[in-house]
Amino acid sequence: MKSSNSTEHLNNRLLPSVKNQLEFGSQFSALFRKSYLLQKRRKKTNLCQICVALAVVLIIFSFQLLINHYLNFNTKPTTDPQKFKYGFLTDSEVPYLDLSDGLKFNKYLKTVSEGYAYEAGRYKISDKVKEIQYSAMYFEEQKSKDDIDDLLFKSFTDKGEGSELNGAMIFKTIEFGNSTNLVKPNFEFSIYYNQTGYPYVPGESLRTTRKGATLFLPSFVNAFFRSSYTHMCKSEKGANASCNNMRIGLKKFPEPVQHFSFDLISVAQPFFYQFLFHFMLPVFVIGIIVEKENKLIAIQRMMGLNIKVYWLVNFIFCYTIYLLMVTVFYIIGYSLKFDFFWKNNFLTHFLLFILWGFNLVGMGFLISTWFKRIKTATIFGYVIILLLIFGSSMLYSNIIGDGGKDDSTYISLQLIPSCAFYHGLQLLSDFSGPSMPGMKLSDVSIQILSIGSVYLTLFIEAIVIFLLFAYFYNVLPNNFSARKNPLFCFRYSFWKNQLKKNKKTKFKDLEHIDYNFKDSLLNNEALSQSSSNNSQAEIDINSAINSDDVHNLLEPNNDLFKEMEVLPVDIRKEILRVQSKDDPIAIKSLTKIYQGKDGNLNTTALNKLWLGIKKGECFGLLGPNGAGKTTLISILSGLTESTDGSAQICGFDVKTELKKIQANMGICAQEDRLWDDLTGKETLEFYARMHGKKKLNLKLLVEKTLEDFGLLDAKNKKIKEYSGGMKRRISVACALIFNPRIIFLDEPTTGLDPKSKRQIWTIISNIKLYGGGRSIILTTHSMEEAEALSDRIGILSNGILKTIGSSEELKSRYGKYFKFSMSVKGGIDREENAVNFIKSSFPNCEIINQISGNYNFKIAKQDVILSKLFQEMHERKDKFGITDWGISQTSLEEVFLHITQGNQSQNDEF
Ligand SMILES: Nc1ncnc2c1ncn2[C@@H]1O[C@H](COP(=O)(O)OP(=O)(O)OP(=O)(O)O)[C@@H](O)[C@H]1O
Repeated sequence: MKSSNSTEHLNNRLLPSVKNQLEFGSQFSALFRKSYLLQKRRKKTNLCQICVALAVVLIIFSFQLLINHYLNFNTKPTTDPQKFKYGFLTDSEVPYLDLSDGLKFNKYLKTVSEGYAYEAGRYKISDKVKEIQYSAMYFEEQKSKDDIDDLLFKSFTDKGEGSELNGAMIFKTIEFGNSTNLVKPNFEFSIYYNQTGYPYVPGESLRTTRKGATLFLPSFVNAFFRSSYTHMCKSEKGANASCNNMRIGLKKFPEPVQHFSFDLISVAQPFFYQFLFHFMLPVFVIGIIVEKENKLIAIQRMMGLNIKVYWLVNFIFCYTIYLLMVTVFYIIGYSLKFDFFWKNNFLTHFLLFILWGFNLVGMGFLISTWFKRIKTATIFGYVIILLLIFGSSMLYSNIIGDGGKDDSTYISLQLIPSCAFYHGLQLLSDFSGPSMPGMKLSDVSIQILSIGSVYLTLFIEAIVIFLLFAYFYNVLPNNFSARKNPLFCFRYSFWKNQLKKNKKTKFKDLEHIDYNFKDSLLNNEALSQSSSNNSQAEIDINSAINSDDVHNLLEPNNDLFKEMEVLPVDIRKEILRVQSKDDPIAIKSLTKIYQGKDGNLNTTALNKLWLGIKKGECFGLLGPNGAGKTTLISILSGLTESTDGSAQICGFDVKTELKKIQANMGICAQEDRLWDDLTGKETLEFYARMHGKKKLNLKLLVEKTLEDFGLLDAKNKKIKEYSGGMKRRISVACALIFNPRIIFLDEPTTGLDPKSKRQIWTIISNIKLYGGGRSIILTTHSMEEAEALSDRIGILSNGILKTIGSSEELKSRYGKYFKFSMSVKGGIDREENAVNFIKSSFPNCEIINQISGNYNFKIAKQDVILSKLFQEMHERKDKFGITDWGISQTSLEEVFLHITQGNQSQNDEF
C-alpha cells in the first residue's frame, strides 16, 4: 500500500483539472517524437538502408574499374610505344591488292640513299575505306624517331580524346644501291596505327565511330603492307630487287591516357539506380505492419489517435529516410564524378527522385493495407520489388528502348510507376553519356517520351497511389478500425458527411463538443448537481422497477416486452434502467457475431446485451474465457463493429460518433501493446503529450505516474527490458495518465505479484473516490479483485448477461445457504456421530462433500441461529471429536461457478 503522502499526490493528479485536448498539434508532436525516438533506436537498420545507396554506387564503380583492368587499358600515357610485331614477310604472306591508283612513293625515292625517309601519304586505298583520306599523315622532312613519336602524341587533342590520324608509316631503306650497281634492297616499314579508336569522322555519332574504328584498323594496316610491298617490288629502281628483305613492323601510336572505352556506368546505371530506389519499399511496408500486427495502431486509435495524423507522421518519416538515402547517393555520385550528376542539370534528376519518393512511400502505404502479418508482408514486399525492378527494365528495353512503338503502347507502359521512373533514369543517362552535353533545363518538355512527361506521369501516379491507399485502408479488414462498404466512396451520403466534417470537425471543436454533453457528464462543476438529479431519478426508477410487475414499464406489444419475459428479474430491471436513464455508457441490445472461417461456425460473442455503466461507477465484468468481455470493450472503443444493437458513450454512438469522445477514453487492453524500444517514461510521455499535456505539467505528471505505479526506478529502461508485471503496470498507467473520463481495464492485474496488484487496486479505488465521476469497466478473472473494486458486477457467459448487482446482492441472491465445515478425528464411528449431530441440529442440511474426516455442509440460512450454533459447538464439539469447525457465507466465486455452469435460473439458488 502507498504512503498517505503519495496517495495525496495521486489524488491531486486524478482530479480533472486539465481538459483533455486532442488537437492536431498535440497529436502530431507526440507521434513525431515517438517516431523520432524509435528511428533513433533503430540505428543499425537505418544505417543499413542508407548504406545500400553507398554500396550500389560503389558496386558499379568497382565493376567499371574491373572492366578497365581486364581490358588492359592504359592508365599512363604511352609516349614511346614498343613494336609488338616485327619480322620479314614472304610473298605469300602479303595479300593481293589491286592498286589501280598506284602509290606515289617518289618522294621517299629521292632520299632513300640518305638513310631514313618517312612517308604517310594521302592514299586512296579503296572506296570502302575512305577514312584514310582524312587520316593518314605525311612527313615531309627527315625526323628522328623521337620527333615522330612526339608529333604523333601531340596529334591527340588536349583532352586526350583521340587523334584525327588513323595511321602513319615510317619507311626506312636499310641498304640501297645505285643505278649501275644494283644491290639487293632491304626495306623496313614501321607502321603506326591508332588504336584509341577516336578518329574524327564528321557527321557520325560517337558509337558508330567507335565501332568503325575497330573495323577500320586491320584494313588500314593491311593497306599499308600491301601498298609498300607492291611499290618496292615493282618500282623502277627496285625492279630486280628481291622483296624477301623487306621488313615490316607494327607499332601503336604514342598516346595519352586511355579513357574508358566500355562505359559500364552509363550503360548500367539506370538498372542499378532502379534497384536502389526500389529497395526501401519493403522497409516501409514492414515498418507499418509491425505496428499493425502488434496492435499498436489499434491501441493508439482507441485512445483517440487521429489516424490522419498517424499517416502524416509516418509519411514524413518514410520520406525523410528516403531523402537521407538520396543525399548519400548524391554525395557518392558527385565524388566519384559520375557524368549522370555532373553533366545533367541538378534539377532534372533531383525532381525525378523527389517525385519517385512520393510514389515509393505511397506504394509502401498501399501494400501495407493488404497484409496483417509481418512474414507475408516481407515475402511479398521483396517479390514485388524484384518484379518491379526487372519487369520495368525489361519492358523498357523491349518496348520503349526499341522505339517505333505507338503512343498508346508507351502510355500504357507508363501506368506502372516503375517503368516511368526507369524511363526517366534512362533519358538522363543517355543525355550524360560520352560526348553528350548532359540535360539542360531547356531540354525539359512535356512531349511524349520526354523527361517532362515522366515528371507529369510520376506526379499523377503518386496522387492515384495515395487515393488507392485511402480506398483500401477503408474497405479492407484491419485490426484497428471498422471497414467500410467497397462502394462507400460512390455514395452521396459519404461525400455529404465529408463536407460536413471539413466544415465542423476542426480539432479545436472537439473540446467544445466534449464539454457540452447531454447532461454535462464530463463537466465537473455540473457534476454534483447532475448527480443529485440522477439520485432522484434513480429512486423513481428503482421504485418502479421494484414494483411487482416490471413489465408495467413497457408496452405489452413491444418486442422487448416479449423478449424480457424469459429473462431473470435483475436483467429485466437493468434493461429498464438503461432505457430510462442516460448512463455515461449505455449498451442496448448489443450483438456481435463473428463470421466463421474455413468451415467453422459463426460465433455469437455478444447476444442482445443490455447494460448501463453509471457515472462514477466501477463495473466489474466477470465471465469465463470466451464469454465476450474483450469483444464488448473492443466494440465500445471502436475497434470492432457490432452486428446489431447500439452503444452510446456520453450520448455519442460508438459506431458513428466515437471520435468525439476518444480524447476522454483510457484503455488498458488485455495484451500489453507497447513499443519495445521506448522507455517506460517515453511511453507515458507519448500518451500524455497526445492528450495535450505539455512541458512542466507533462514532466511532473509522468514522474508522478511512474511513482504511483512503482516504476520510477525503471523509468529509463526500455520496455523490452521490463518484466511481464512491469509491462502490465505501464499499460495500466498509459490508460490513466491523461485522466480519461471513461476507462476500460481488460484484466489489468493479470500476471502481477500481490504487491503490484494492491498498488493498482489503490489507484483504481482513488479514481473512484476522487476521480470526479469517472466510469470504469473492469474485466477480471479475480473474484477478489471484482469484490474489492466493483460497485456492481455483471456475469457474462456465452455473450449473455446472466446476472447483475453488487457483490453483496449477488451473494445474498444466489447464496441462501451457509457453508458449514468441520474436521473430525477418531475413526468412522466418531465421524458418523458427528454427522448425525449436525443433521439432528439442522434437519434440512446437505453434505456438499467429504474427504478423510473433513465435511462441508449446505445449511439454509433461515435454519441457522448463529449464537445458538456457536454455543452448541463450543459445548459439544469435543464429545464428537470435532477438532475444527467454521461457518461462512457463499463466496462470489461460488456464485460465479454456479452461474457460469449453466444451471442458473431465477429460482435456482444455493
Ligand atoms: N476476431 C475474432 N474472430 C472470431 N471469433 C472471435 C474473434 N474474437 C473473439 N472471438 C470469439 O468470440 C468469443 C468471445 O471472445 P472474447 O475474446 O470476447 O472473450 P473474453 O471473455 O474476453 O475471453 P477471455 O477471458 O479469455 O479473454 C470467443 O468465442 C472467441 O472465440
